[in-house]
Amino acid sequence: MNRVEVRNLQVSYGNKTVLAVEHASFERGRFYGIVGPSGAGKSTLLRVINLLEKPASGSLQLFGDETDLTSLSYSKGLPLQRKMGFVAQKPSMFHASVYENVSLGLRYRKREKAEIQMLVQEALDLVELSHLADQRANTLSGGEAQRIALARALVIKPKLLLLDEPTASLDPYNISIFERVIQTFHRQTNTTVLMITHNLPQARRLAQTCLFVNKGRIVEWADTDAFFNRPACIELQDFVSGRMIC
Ligand SMILES: Nc1ncnc2c1ncn2[C@@H]1O[C@H](COP(=O)(O)OP(=O)(O)OP(=O)(O)O)[C@@H](O)[C@H]1O
Repeated sequence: MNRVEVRNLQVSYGNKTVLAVEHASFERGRFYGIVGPSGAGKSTLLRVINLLEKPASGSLQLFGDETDLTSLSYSKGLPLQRKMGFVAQKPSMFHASVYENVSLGLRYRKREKAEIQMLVQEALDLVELSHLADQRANTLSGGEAQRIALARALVIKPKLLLLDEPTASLDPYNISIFERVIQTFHRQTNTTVLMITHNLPQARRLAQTCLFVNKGRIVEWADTDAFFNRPACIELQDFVSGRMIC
């Protein structure tokens, strides 16, 4: 019950299997970094966990009962999806104010107006953008929009936070704010975080455990220090040393 687990996960396009994970288990409250070459299957793994994509086979346990992902209906998936926050590489904003964008998940959950106001204010303070509450979201800079996307994911207090290269297109200033916010949030809550990143120093800074995904498989999994300083498999040695370039 105290973990997120996937079993017998397989995703294929045509006759190409892009993800095959026999078993992966993520502890409550732990911060995981997911790294690997381009096209390895990292985003596919997060999309399947976030129920954005149906695998050919596989089950998910999300701090509770195990669910068969192949037969999951919309109504059974909704309560699971509501335990998760997701931030993608590029923020997609609704044509509305920043406040309305951040409050959307809370309104779906039918929270009281006063509670919504309090939680949105808290989330905007966390990303240091409360002064933009009334601004139209489509007028934000890229860095601001990504911090608002983070506020929108955190405001619902997710049990599982999924981050897919969230700082890939940010400048150093916004990267440092983004990292500080997720670190603070992670420290203050018992949230499990899965973060894909191509920025290896970032994985070292933030993650407690790292996973190396290559050719659709999780090929190595270790505490961050051992992962980078004592990688066991040759592919990971090549990857962390920069010898693996694709
Ligand atoms: N809808 C799709 N149809 C066909 N192939 C797909 C589809 N989605 C993903 N793929 C393929 O699946 C493989 C894994 O993609 P995925 O996006 O998970 O990789 P990734 O490790 O996240 O890569 P990157 O680091 O470049 O984002 C890639 O070869 C990709 O081309």
